[in-house]
Amino acid sequence: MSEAVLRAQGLNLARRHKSVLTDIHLEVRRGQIITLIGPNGCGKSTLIRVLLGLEQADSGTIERKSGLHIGYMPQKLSLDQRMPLTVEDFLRLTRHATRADISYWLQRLNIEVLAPLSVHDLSGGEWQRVLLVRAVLMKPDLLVLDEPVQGVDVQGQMELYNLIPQLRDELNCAVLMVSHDLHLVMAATDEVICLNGHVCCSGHPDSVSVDPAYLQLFGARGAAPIAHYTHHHDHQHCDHDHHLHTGEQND
Ligand SMILES: Nc1ncnc2c1ncn2[C@@H]1O[C@H](COP(=O)(O)OP(=O)(O)OP(=O)(O)O)[C@@H](O)[C@H]1O
Repeated sequence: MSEAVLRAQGLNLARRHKSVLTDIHLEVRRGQIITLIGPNGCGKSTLIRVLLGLEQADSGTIERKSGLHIGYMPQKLSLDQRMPLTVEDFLRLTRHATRADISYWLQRLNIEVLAPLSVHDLSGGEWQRVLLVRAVLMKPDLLVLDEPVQGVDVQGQMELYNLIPQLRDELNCAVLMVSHDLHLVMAATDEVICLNGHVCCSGHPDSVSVDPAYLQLFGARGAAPIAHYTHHHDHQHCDHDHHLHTGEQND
């Protein structure tokens, strides 16, 4: 079994007399992709911030691998509008990031054209990708992505989720991410933790998607596999991309 990069036990946190996190146990191992899922306000971002040490839990313990490098893509990062800053300059602020690394990752994420643009002129989806580049530039052991696809169009969402297992392999890291939609992330995750202040259920996405606790939380919408598409490749392509066995869309 691969090494644990992060282990949390018995985390509790209350804000203004309201319990936000209750008895959370969680372990993240190198090579694993874990997705936190749950409705608005269920504590996902708070848990992430506690795990990263940005907020303090009231009780419980967190063990991090010694020398752990974390690449964090926050849900929001607003910059002072008055500060002129290109994408490249912004990425240069990442500790230890070389020009070569920046150029490599901009190309790898297909956004090299954004390098000279002002960070203030980017669309929501472009900004998300820049934040992802910033996170991977940390050469992380643990990549933490808080709603990585928000503001990204549907095609871009699938591309980003397809990219995450590739990044995990290339960086040999663990991935902990937050998502609202289990079906979108099903193919890109090994384990799902369904949160509603406490852990309602957890496990392989296939088992969580039929777990009564998950269905109670997400209702009929959660049960419908809206965007989970498994491609059964039952044809071959020839020179002219003509299907020898038809009946499926192009791929
Ligand atoms: N500083 C604070 N003071 C009071 N309440 C807080 C504070 N921080 C968070 N909360 C509350 O804790 C709960 C969890 O918030 P959190 O942002 O972690 O939820 P989330 O699951 O990430 O939500 P979303 O899906 O909408 O991003 C919310 O009800 C929020 O109002």
